[in-house]
Amino acid sequence: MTDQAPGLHLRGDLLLDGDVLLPGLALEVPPGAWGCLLGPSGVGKSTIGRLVAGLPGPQGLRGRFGTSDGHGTAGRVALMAQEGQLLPWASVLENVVIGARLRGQRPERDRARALLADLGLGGMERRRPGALSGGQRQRVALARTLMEDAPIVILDEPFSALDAATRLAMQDLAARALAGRTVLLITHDPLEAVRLAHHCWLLGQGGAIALDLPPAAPLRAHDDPQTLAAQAALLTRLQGAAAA
Ligand SMILES: Nc1ncnc2c1ncn2[C@@H]1O[C@H](COP(=O)(O)OP(=O)(O)OP(=O)(O)O)[C@@H](O)[C@H]1O
Repeated sequence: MTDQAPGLHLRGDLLLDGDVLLPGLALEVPPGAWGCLLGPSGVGKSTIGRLVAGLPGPQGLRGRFGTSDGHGTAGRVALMAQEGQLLPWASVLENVVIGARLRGQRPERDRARALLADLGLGGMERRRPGALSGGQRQRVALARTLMEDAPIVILDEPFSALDAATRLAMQDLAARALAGRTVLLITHDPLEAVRLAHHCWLLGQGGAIALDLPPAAPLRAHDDPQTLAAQAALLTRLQGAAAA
């Protein structure tokens, strides 16, 4: 990483096409921590991700958004979007190094190969995305995001297509690979949130509610009694949010 990871703060009303989508947000992710967003489908999680990533679109903020070092986010964010957005005509390897190619830099293909091997995709470098399973495509998108070596990383449902065991393994790998980065994780999986997050918010019509997490620091063991209790409590909160 070429840059110290700054913290993120976002306060105010999230707008979509000028209308309030989520009022009164108060999100703060300290430097090097993982902040996690949970909430019902369509509530606005990806919209926040796109806002933080600085993408063009209908999203906006009536309030303040910035970094703890005051340098802003431009050029410092890597986003793994929900759809993965792989180039269908490019090989797995070329998809992973596309960021460097687009910037006119020399692609680090050996590093990309090593990353793909770590993600269980060794031997698939020459395949096209269309010849991969959904879970394999998701891991290619994760490899591409990790290749960016950005201080701020947004992961939008990064492991949703994976089987339970692979999901745990990829959470472990992501926690290791992104140590020291400031990460915004969007997920529907309460166990994932409890394992990985330092701070967690439940988004709903009324805004963002901060959720309790076990006192032990992440990465938390999936079978730790405190992890399991927090997962169950979170699930109950999500049930309540869905019924509201
Ligand atoms: N490009 C867009 N133009 C207009 N509205 C949009 C656009 N993208 C998303 N929306 C709307 O914004 C709202 C929030 O969408 P968003 O994708 O942020 O939800 P989400 O919480 O991430 O949902 P999910 O869990 O299903 O991914 C939804 O009502 C959606 O229809």
